[in-house]
Order: sequence, then C-alpha cells, then structure tokens
Amino acid sequence: MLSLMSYASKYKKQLILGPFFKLLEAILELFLPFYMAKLIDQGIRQNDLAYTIKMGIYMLIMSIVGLICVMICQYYSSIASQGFGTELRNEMMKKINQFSHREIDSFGSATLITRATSDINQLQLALAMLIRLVIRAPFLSIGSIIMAFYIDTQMGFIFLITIPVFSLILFFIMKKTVPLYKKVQQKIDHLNLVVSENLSGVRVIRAFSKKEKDVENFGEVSDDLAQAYNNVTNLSALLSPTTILIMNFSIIFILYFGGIRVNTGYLQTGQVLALINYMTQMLLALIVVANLVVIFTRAFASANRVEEVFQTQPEIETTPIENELPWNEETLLSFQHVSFKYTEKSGYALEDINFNLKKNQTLGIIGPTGSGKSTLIQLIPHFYSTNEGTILLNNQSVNSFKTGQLRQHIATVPQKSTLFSGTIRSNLLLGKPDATEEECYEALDMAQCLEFVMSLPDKLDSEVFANGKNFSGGQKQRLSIARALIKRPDLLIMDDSLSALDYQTDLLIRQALKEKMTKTTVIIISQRVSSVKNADNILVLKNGKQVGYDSHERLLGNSRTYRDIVNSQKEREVE
Ligand SMILES: Nc1ncnc2c1ncn2[C@@H]1O[C@H](COP(=O)(O)OP(=O)(O)OP(=O)(O)O)[C@@H](O)[C@H]1O
Repeated sequence: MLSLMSYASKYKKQLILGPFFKLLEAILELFLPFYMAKLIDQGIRQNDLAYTIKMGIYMLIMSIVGLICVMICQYYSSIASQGFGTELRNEMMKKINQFSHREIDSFGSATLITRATSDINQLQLALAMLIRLVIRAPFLSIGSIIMAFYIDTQMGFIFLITIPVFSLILFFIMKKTVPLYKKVQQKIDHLNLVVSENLSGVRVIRAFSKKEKDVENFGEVSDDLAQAYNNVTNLSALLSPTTILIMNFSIIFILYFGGIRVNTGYLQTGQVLALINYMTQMLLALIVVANLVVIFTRAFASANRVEEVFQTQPEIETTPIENELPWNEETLLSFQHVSFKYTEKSGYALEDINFNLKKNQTLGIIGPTGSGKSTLIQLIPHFYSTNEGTILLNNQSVNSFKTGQLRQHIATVPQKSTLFSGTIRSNLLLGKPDATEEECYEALDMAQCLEFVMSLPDKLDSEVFANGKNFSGGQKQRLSIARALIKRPDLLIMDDSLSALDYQTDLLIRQALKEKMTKTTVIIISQRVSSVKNADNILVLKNGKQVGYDSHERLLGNSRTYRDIVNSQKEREVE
C-alpha cells in the first residue's frame, strides 16, 4: 500500500493541510462541552446572564470556525483523493498497455476492469478518510478521556473501563468481516466477467434464444454478490447497536455515580452533562475508528490487487536498439527455429518454424483450423515472446526493438475486425494520424470500400458505433483493411481478413496491393487457396508444425497437406 502512496505525492499540501484543519476542528469540538458546563454551572445556575451570553457566543464562534475548518478539510481531501485516483488509474492503464498478450491473458480482462475501477475507488476513499478522520477520530477519543479526567478523576475511570469492552467487541466483529470483504471483491470480479461476456455476446445469446438462461445466470452471480455483501454488512451492522448499548450503559453509570458526586458536592450538574457529552463523543469517535479499520482493510485488499498489476514485469521489456539498421536488408523477416507455447503447461502452439521472407514479396500462410497461423503472426509485432528460436525483422531481433518502434513498421488486419466509436475518418487516422484526405480516399479505394463510403451522407465523417455495430461484417473488414493500408507499413499482415469478403473483392484487394503497395511486404493468412496461391511462397502449417514452405506449384508436388487442402477446395475456386 505504501508504494502506491507515491502516486499521492503531488498532493503533499492537501495531505498536510487537510488533517491540520480537521485537527483544529476536533480541538474546538473537544472544548465545546467544557464551555457548555461553564455556561450551565456558572451562567444559568447562578443567574448570570452576561456570563451565559458570553459563553454562548464563545460556543457559537467555536462552532462556526469549526465548520469552516471542516469545509477546508473536505475541499483538500476531495482534491487529493480524486487526483490520487486519477493518477493511479492513468498509471494502471499505461502499465496494462505495456503488458504482452500473455500477461493480459493471465490476469483476464474482467479483473483488470475491477482493479482499475472498484479497487482504485476503494483506495481513493481510503485516502479521503485518511485526510478527514485518521487524526480526528483518535484525537477525539483520547481527548475526551483526558477532558473527563480533568473534570473528575474518579469519573474518568468509567471512560477507561468502557474502552476495552468496546475494543473486544470491535475485535471480534473485525475478525469475521475482514476476510468477507476480500471475498466481496472477488465476487465483483466474477460479476464483471459475466456482464462483459453477456454484453459482447448479446447477439449470439439472442440468436440461440438463451435470454432467459442468460438472465438466470446473471441473477445467480448477482445474488451471490448480494449474499456476500449481506453476510459482511449484517456483521458490520452489529457495530452501531452494540456501541449505542455500551454508550447507554456508560451514560447510566455516569448519571448514577455523577449524581452521587453531585450530592456530595464534588461535581456540578453542568460537569455531569459535559461528561455525558464526552462519553458520546468518545464512543462516536471509536465507531469512526472501527469504520476506518473496515475501510483500510478493504483498501489493503484492493491495494494488493492494484500492486499486483504494477509489480508485474512485462515479459516484453526490451533493451531498445540505439541505431536501427537502414531498411535496406534484402530479407525483411526471418524465422529461425522458432517454437512457442502459450503457457508453461500447454503444449507447443508452434514448433521449429523456419523461413525467410524477402522484401516486397508476399507470403501466404495456410493450414487447418488451430494449426497456429494466428499465433505465428502475433509473434512478429512481439505481442508474445518466443520460447525458443529467433525472429529477425530487417536483420534485427524483434526482441531488441522497443515495441512502439517495432510496431510502427508493421500493420496488422486482425481476423476479427475491430472498429472504434467515432467516425470513419477517426478510425482511419489510427493507422496514420497525419493522413490527408487524399490518403484516406486512396486507402479506402485499395480496400474496395471507397464507393460504399462515398454513398454515405457524411462520407468520411460518417458515424461509427462502438465495435462498428452499424456496419456489416464485410464493410467492417474493408474499413479495417483500409486502416492498415493507410499506414503504408513495411510489413502488412492480413490474418484471414479477406475471408469475410466475396471472392471478387478478395481478388481486387490483392491486385490493388500488388499494384499500389509496391514497397510493402505482405503476409496473407487464409483458409482459401485462391487467396494465397499467387504469393511468392506459401507456409503450410499443421498442428503447429511447418509441413511445407514453397511456391504453389512446387507445394502441389512436395506437400501432401497442401495438396489435400487444394483438392478439398477445387470446386469452389474461381480462378
Ligand atoms: N490466447 C491463447 N491461449 C492459449 N492457447 C491459445 C491461445 N490462442 C490460441 N491458442 C491455441 O493455440 C493453437 C493455435 O491457435 P491459432 O489461433 O494460432 O490457430 P489458427 O491456425 O489461427 O486457427 P484458425 O484458422 O481457426 O484461426 C490452438 O490449439 C489454440 O487452442
């Protein structure tokens, strides 16, 4: 938790002045009953109106100054806690962005969302409480005891006896609730997971008429969370009535023994009232301390979860190369005995892959489902690190590039096209932020979607909904291709991205690439032989192994797997 406090270091002023003003307010609050006792005993009882008014004015001034102090403290605590939360969230997003796909897979997106929202909110609340109450509550508790002893030593002992009774009850409640709070946070993770899965898969759920099942499933998870909350809040709720019970018993003791001491002349009525006030003040402050313990325990659990993200060393930490080689190597991409597995326990998704791809050539990758095609191309932009072997881009290991530096040379069109909410233009500019209008049109033209974009009323500025929900699968795919082409990368990777298109469009896009992207080396993954047969070389994968690497004609002769794929598709080919 302490390591996270460094993110609050910008708010030193607020962290010092906030508690300072709260302390001032607590001091004033502590003296109020004292003045009230004087007002009663020396003012009202002795019919001294001037003294009564004087004490009344003192009390009023103290209350007003106290109120101002509270407002200043609240202001500082809001600034510091909100700023701290924002800082933490920004840093966490930066950190998550540095993660390789392996780290994101191992955390899971649901828990990363909970950590960036609910856990950081918890820390934000803890900091606000730290500023507002951490000094005030113990100060008021201790101060009340001292004032009680100051008024009457014997009565002060009632205060001393109350504290261990209260602490014992507090200890038992805390012992039960703290582990339950940790469970609650895990249940929120689970709920997030279900909500995000349901929302992203809402169309499939409806298509399979599984709405009721989905609602039922959500209901179960939500009930589970509610149950966990109930368990913990039922226990925590015991705290208030028990404190009030102790408080009332203490007041009875004060009234009983105070009455005796008033009769024997050791105490005055106003002082008994002041003692009751101090008892109330002390116990209320102790309730605050108890709540603080709950808040800080939850914050500790959240801090561990947040720290876990911060302390995860991204697998892909590179020693950046100082001087990149000029991009005139003849071989652009080279796989040398590359093997890869997703987790230590899983088997190899790729095993001993070897090939060289020359600059400006086209490589086709083909193979049955699950043969490792997408895995292979994810290693090139260093989304994952290889377990064995080396991948060279322009004769430099991809591990030695800074990821940003590496990825600026590469554009990938993923298998599942993703568009972001905004406009067509804003989506294209993700590929090249300073692209001109002409470059946008040129990219759209190569991706065979110029005509369709021009037919929209707002053309380039037409709205795109989140995930491109207002476009068809093929339209989304073409826009994603245009976004990659506008970058004019050294290496363009198309991961089965032509398969959502009809054969004619697929052909036209490949022709446009050949004619207009002459300086770009292209990797095309496809299930269709027609999409890869004209490539300079085709890599054939089967069960993560390389079972062929040659031209179409030669593979027909030397690769049985390739021949089988070709034969199975013969009737469907248009070329
Ligand atoms: N994130 C992941 N974590 C663990 N295993 C994975 C992950 N992604 C893929 N795999 C496994 O790696 C193997 C290769 O998958 P990959 O997606 O590379 O196949 P593919 O050839 O692209 O298949 P398709 O043609 O269906 O897209 C599969 O066995 C798959 O289960």
